Amino acid sequence: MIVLSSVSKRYPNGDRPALVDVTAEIGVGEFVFLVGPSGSGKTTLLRLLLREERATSGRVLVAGRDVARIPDRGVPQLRRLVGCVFQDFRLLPNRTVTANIAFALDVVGRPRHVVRSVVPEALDLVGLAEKADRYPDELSGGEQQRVAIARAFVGRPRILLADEPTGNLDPNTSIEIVNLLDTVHQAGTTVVMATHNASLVNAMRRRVLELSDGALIRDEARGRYNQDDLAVPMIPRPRPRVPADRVR
Ligand SMILES: Nc1ncnc2c1ncn2[C@@H]1O[C@H](COP(=O)(O)OP(=O)(O)OP(=O)(O)O)[C@@H](O)[C@H]1O
Repeated sequence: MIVLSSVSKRYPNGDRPALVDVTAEIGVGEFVFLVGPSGSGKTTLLRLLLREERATSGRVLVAGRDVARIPDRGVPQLRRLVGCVFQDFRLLPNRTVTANIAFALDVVGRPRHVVRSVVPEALDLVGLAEKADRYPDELSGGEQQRVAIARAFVGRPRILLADEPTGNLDPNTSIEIVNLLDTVHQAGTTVVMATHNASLVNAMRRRVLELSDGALIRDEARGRYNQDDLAVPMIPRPRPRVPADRVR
C-alpha cells in the first residue's frame, strides 16, 4: 500500500536533511506506529505520502501510484485515498458536527443523497450520533478528535494517516481514540500513526517504525515505543560478587 525506496528529503532552507535514505514497505491493512524524537522526520514522511511535500530523491508509492508522477490535477484523487487526522483536530468552527463531516464529501462532489446516508453512519461509528448538531467548541477534545476521525473515514480512504492524534488528550481519552483508529483499521484501512505516546504503543504492540535524525533506525513487528523497553528487563543484572572473607 505504501512503498518508500531510498527516500531523502531536504527542505530548501533546512540546515540538515529531514529524511535520509528511508526504505520501508507498509502492506494493505497494516497498523503501524511511527515513532522518534521531535524533529526526527515523522511529519515530513506523512506529508510526502499526501504529496504536500516532494522527496528530494528516492521514490514514494501510495496505492501503486508514484506520487512524484501524479500531475497536480491528480492530487485531489490521491487525497481521496488517504485520510488524515491531526493533533489539533482542524474542524471548521462555524459548522456543526454533521456539516463538518459532510463537508469532506461535498468537496469531492459526492451526491447529496449519498452524503445524507453516510454521514449518520460515520457518526454512529465514532459514537457521536446524539451530538450531530453541536458545534466543535461545544465538544470535549476527545469528541472533537472523534469527529475528525469520522470526517477522515467517511469517504472510505484506503489509508488513514494520524499525526500525533492524542497529543492534546488525557490518557483515558487517548486510549479511546487509538481504539477507534483500531476499529477503522479492522474495517480494512491501512493506518499509520505518528506518536510520542509510549504507553499507547506499548499497550498495542503493533509494527513500529522508528526515525532518528531522518533515518529509519528500527522496523519491528509487535514493537514497543523504545527498543530498550524490551531489552532492559530481559538482560539479567550481574550479581555483585561478595568477597569470600566477607561471607559469614
Ligand atoms: N517546512 C520546513 N522547512 C524547513 N525545515 C523543516 C520544515 N518542516 C520541517 N522541517 C525540519 O525537518 C526536520 C523534521 O521535521 P518533522 O516536522 O518532520 O519532525 P517530527 O518528527 O514530525 O517532529 P515532531 O515530533 O516535533 O512533530 C526538522 O529538523 C524540522 O526542523
